Amino acid sequence: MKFYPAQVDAIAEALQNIFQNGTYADREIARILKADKRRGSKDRAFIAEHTYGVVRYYRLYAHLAGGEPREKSDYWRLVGVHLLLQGHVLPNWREFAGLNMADLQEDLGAARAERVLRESIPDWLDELGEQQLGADWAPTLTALNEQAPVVLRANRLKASPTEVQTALAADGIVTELLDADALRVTERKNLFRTQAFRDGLFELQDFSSQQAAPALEAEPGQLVIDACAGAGGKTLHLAALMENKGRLLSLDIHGWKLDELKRRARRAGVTNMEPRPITSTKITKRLTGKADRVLLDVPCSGLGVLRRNPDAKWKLYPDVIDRVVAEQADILSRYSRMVKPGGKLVYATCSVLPRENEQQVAQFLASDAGRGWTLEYSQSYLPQRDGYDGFFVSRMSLTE
Ligand SMILES: C[S@@+](CC[C@H](N)C(=O)[O-])C[C@H]1O[C@@H](n2cnc3c(N)ncnc32)[C@H](O)[C@@H]1O
Repeated sequence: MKFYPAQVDAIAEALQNIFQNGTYADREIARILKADKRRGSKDRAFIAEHTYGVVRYYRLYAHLAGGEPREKSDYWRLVGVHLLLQGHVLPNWREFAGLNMADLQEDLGAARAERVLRESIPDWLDELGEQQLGADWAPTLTALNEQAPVVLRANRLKASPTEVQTALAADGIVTELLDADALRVTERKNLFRTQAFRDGLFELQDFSSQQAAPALEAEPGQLVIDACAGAGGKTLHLAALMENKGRLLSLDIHGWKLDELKRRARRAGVTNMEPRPITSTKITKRLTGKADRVLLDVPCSGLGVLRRNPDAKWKLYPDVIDRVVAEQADILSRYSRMVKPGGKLVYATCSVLPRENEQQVAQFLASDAGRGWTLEYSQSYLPQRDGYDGFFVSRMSLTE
């Protein structure tokens, strides 16, 4: 394979910004790609793939390259290590001087014997994972370093899964039907450029994440609240399950996320959704005892979706997890009050930590706020066992 200095330089620049300026990998890659519009699709894919590749194994590569990178030239060397370990032959460039597979092999065996290096994870996070998940942690960690499958959700407001399959086949995109409305794409292609996407026939949504909205058992005609709606992945699914009938209130503390949701809802043909930014506690207090169903897709550590956002492991700290756990408990206790007697609540996260999942729900049920609530269903998803993102869904009902 032929490499170009401009490609490696773009990756090194992205990495330096991610690791030294704290930018998010997805935004940084988008910025770099936007900065030079002359790049072709192969070039763009190369930059994105290999930036993520280095982010995923940053600790291992920094160890093999001889230490934490500081200058842009050090990030070039991380890219060099990555390309060598991917089986490529490095071009004879000054920036890669001294990097060769024979030398890497010498250190690789010892490095791979240590899980924190092999899987590239901060020590504290490895300890926390082990303490929380026991024997499940090691295979979870390995699976979280693999490339995520691409899964779609057919938008039933516009098309059945087989109709989506046919529409995508016309664009040369092959899919296989999974369960319910889910389809898996068998070969990576740019789905956003397809007519089927522009027409709102499907959304990109991981299979695990597709379990949250159906778990709520929302029915057409009900008042349903998606209280942490964000850009609306679950709202769009709920609207489809409600067949656009009834009221669907989508709340979030960040109004700009709801703006994105409005755009997506228009494309998806959703007509029963009302976005409502949470500008004060009055917004949720006014809804006390009103909703048939409430979905709490709460903010979380994101440890279940490291395959998609590998930089999260470098941006998390113990106090960030403590803060997020406290926020989840607060959201559960306050927002559960919006459910009316006889109604239901789903609590979901994209984390694999019991602290954010089962333990959080158990604490809620044992608290004053949890009086009258019964746990109906609880399921955690692990990537190595279930094949998709790490995720957690639980449903509770309130007595009449
Ligand atoms: C996991 S994300 C939601 C993803 C979204 N449900 C989806 O499917 O695309 C959690 C969301 O909770 C929002 N959030 C954080 N604190 C909140 C709070 N106190 N009340 C409501 N939303 C909150 C965040 O802005 C974020 O959009």
